Amino acid sequence: MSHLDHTPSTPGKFKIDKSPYYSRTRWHSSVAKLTLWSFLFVAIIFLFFYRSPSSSSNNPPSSDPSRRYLASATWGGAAWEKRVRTSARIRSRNGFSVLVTGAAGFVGTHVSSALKRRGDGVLGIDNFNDYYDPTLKRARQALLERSGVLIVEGDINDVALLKKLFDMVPFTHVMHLAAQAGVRYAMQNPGSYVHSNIAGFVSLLEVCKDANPQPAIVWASSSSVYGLNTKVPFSEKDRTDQPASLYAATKKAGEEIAHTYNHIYGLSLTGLRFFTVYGPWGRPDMAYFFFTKDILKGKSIPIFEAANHGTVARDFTYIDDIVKGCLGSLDTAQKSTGSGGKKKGPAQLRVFNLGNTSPVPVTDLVSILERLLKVKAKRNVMKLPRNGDVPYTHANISYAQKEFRYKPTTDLQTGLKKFVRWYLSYYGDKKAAVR
Ligand SMILES: O=C(O)[C@H]1O[C@H](OP(=O)(O)OP(=O)(O)OC[C@H]2O[C@@H](n3ccc(=O)[nH]c3=O)[C@H](O)[C@@H]2O)[C@H](O)[C@@H](O)[C@@H]1O
Repeated sequence: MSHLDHTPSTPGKFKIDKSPYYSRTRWHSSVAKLTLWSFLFVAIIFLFFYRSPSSSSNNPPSSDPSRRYLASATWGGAAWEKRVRTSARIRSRNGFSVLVTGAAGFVGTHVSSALKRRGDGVLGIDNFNDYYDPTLKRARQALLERSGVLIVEGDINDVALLKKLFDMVPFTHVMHLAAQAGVRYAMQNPGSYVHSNIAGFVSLLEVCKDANPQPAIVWASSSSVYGLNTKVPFSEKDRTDQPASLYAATKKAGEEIAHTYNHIYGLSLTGLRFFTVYGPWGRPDMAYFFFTKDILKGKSIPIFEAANHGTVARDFTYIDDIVKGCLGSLDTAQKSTGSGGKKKGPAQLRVFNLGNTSPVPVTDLVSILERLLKVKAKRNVMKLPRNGDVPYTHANISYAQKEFRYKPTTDLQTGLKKFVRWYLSYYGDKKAAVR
């Protein structure tokens, strides 16, 4: 047996003299094994990405640690299509067919349910990420399912899925509420804000502009776009070029992106600047929610104060008032003017403040919770950290008032009472509520 017999065809990469025990048989079997394993590896990767039409893009890019989806969702098939169509079917005269993104979210659930109640067709989409407890999102999903609203599990970055939905249903409107929310979390996980609030919004608009008919779009911006603005109350005409957090910056970017798609493609777009929305089925990352939990637990709560012991206050807005604002916006949204990616004429472009118009100091919010819960809070007053928070918000709502008679009717005391009642019933009892 010559040395050459053991030498592979790419000399220099395999040095036989360093492997004296290497026999021809072992070499051949290793090559065979290597080929087999390589084939299996490629096959597994292939299966992973192409197993279902959605799985390729439902899952986040691995470079984005933010998106912690619990399962790779699947969609498609005759039964699934039937459920989609049934959910989106209009049941009232002149009703809409609305795609609600972020339907398992706080505002998304309430808006979907209100639309369904009045006879509109509603289809939800949500990626059920675990930014906060996904069991709460699943409970909201179950609630909606009981009223006939299906939530498709998927990400708004999944263009193939969105296209499929538009192929099946000629949506008249999109209520776009899917977003990475939260002001302070943006410092921990900036990528998730870019992923959902910018890339996701663009994916959605790309599909909407190609749709025929193009839907009218109403979407959630934020009061945070006013950033360091000091002129109060905040009016839509005030400057919004000084965001104090990346969250605010991505919402502001959304407003500019909306302008572009309106300008180029004739999409009808309405942005809603929500002011600190609260209520039953709310978001556990928000202060009123985790203050309730921590007060019941006997844990101290951090209460921020502005410079020189200044008051930090919010124009807290009750969820039912926000729902009225969302429906008013949908009802007054004009049709998009383009079709199949081509603009045919100028289209509507609006931005509304949806607030309560009566800011309340955070210390008063805590006092109301103490009375409702009948527990004294352990207050830990501290300087407002430099984490994106602004000291004060106050909405001027005259534009929404003029356009669709927007008029909030729930004060903080009344709204928190409803929240606490829900909180205690949802978590069973006080003991379960603090776990
Ligand atoms: O209005 C909005 O657009 C925004 O409202 C809320 O943001 P924020 O007003 O900061 O609501 P919370 O996080 O619930 O904070 C409420 C108040 O409690 C204060 N706070 C918060 C957390 C804390 O530990 N202590 C504390 O005093 C905050 O400074 C703020 O004044 C939402 O979280 C955002 O998603 C939304 O876009």
